[in-house]
Amino acid sequence: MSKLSYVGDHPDSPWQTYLSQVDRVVPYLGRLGRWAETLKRPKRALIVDVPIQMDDGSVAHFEGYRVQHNLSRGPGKGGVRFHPDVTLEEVMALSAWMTVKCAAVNLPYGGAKGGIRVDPKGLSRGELERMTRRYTSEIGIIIGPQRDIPAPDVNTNGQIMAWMMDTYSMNVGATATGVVTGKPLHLGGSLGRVKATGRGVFVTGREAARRLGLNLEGARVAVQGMGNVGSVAAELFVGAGATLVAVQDHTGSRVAPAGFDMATMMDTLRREGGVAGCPGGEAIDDEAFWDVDCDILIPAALEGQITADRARRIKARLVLEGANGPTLPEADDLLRERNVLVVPDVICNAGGVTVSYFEWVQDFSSFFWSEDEINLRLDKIMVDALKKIWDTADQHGITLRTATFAVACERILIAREERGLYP
Ligand SMILES: NC(=O)C1=CN([C@@H]2O[C@H](COP(=O)(O)OP(=O)(O)OC[C@H]3O[C@@H](n4cnc5c(N)ncnc54)[C@H](OP(=O)(O)O)[C@@H]3O)[C@@H](O)[C@H]2O)C=CC1
Ligand SMILES: O=C(O)CCC(=O)C(=O)O
Repeated sequence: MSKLSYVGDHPDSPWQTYLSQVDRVVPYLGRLGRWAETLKRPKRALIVDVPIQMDDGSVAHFEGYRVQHNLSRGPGKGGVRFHPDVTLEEVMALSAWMTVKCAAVNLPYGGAKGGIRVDPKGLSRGELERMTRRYTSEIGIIIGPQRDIPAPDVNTNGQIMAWMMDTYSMNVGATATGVVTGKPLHLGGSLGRVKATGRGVFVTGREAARRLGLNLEGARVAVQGMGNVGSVAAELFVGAGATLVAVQDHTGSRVAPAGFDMATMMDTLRREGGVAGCPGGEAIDDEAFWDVDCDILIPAALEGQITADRARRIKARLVLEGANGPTLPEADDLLRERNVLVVPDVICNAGGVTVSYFEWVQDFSSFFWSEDEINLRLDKIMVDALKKIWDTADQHGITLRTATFAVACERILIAREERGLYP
């Protein structure tokens, strides 16, 4: 098939990484392989101009995107990222991983993702709100509770979701809580959503560690990206007896072979917005983070962090992909050769979208569940999904990543085939 005219050729781009992951699963799709091309192109990609008035009276323009990769199994689902490096191609890859992720845990969703190319840390609260509202209004032509449901991702949170829900609701003339998930509790949010992605990372990590014979008690954990996903996963591992021995974010990298005190770490993050000033341990070069002695490594920042060079140096036995797309394909192969087990993003970080699904269901029924109920259901969905993926990996002698794609793509392409082509 011809290459899409609007994508580049950079071999390490998230979209090329995704395409190579699809190529690897095709041999395991049997007759459904004839539909594989449908996975290699987004269904719909919207680019919007987001002009806002800045506090100083000037007008600034930001580039925004919403991509719906595949809607065969249901409405689009996926977060919104505010980051200066966001591109259409990155959002395409993130939306495609959402398609695979939702199918991997068998949620009735397709995959979507959105983003604005902006450094939100440079905006005032008023500017952030105006930008969020204008973006929501612009993508309002394709989102909706039955069409495509955004949620938080990097640099977005419950407040941003509240503004998105309000803007969409004002535009359609009715309160539509189901248009976004990850909302504050008073606006139809769900208990457990804030911690759900990190919790899912912990649950899949716990199961993988058990199968590896790796005791969590005393296991050494290193985390890149102490944001929503990374910090919650770290807290849960420490709660299970593990030791947090290394952390990294934009403010720096620190190691503490005897372990960081988790309460102090969380307090530092709240007060200073980064790990650099955390007492205990010592600062190291950012690159030295990848050489740290640890048992479990959790990349929970951005794509493309585990390069071939870093894959050769990683000491962990287990890599838990909290982030989307953190490992490049060549690095994936090297980790496999080195017997490092990778639990891939498309199952490892699926806890967030799973509880988003619970939130969406609760909004429609206006009946809200207890946190225990949510965590129990999340645990069961993640454990059952991982078991099916593990069995598939064992059956074919393939990685957990290719096995997750095999399980998910079969579901997606059966739906595709059964719906048929229109007209
Ligand atoms: N939120 C969710 O529910 C879900 C998120 N994910 C994925 O998890 C990852 C993290 O998301 P989330 O925790 O929500 O985002 P946050 O914005 O809460 O946190 C991101 C973290 O990554 C750090 N970071 C960013 N760039 C770098 C870098 N180049 N090197 C080191 N650290 C970096 C940030 O540090 P700093 O603040 O210093 O920039 C911050 O600590 C993303 O890949 C996201 O797509 C996946 C599933 C669901
Ligand atoms: O909660 C959601 O709907 C999506 C979360 C997300 O963006 C992701 O899993 O990458």
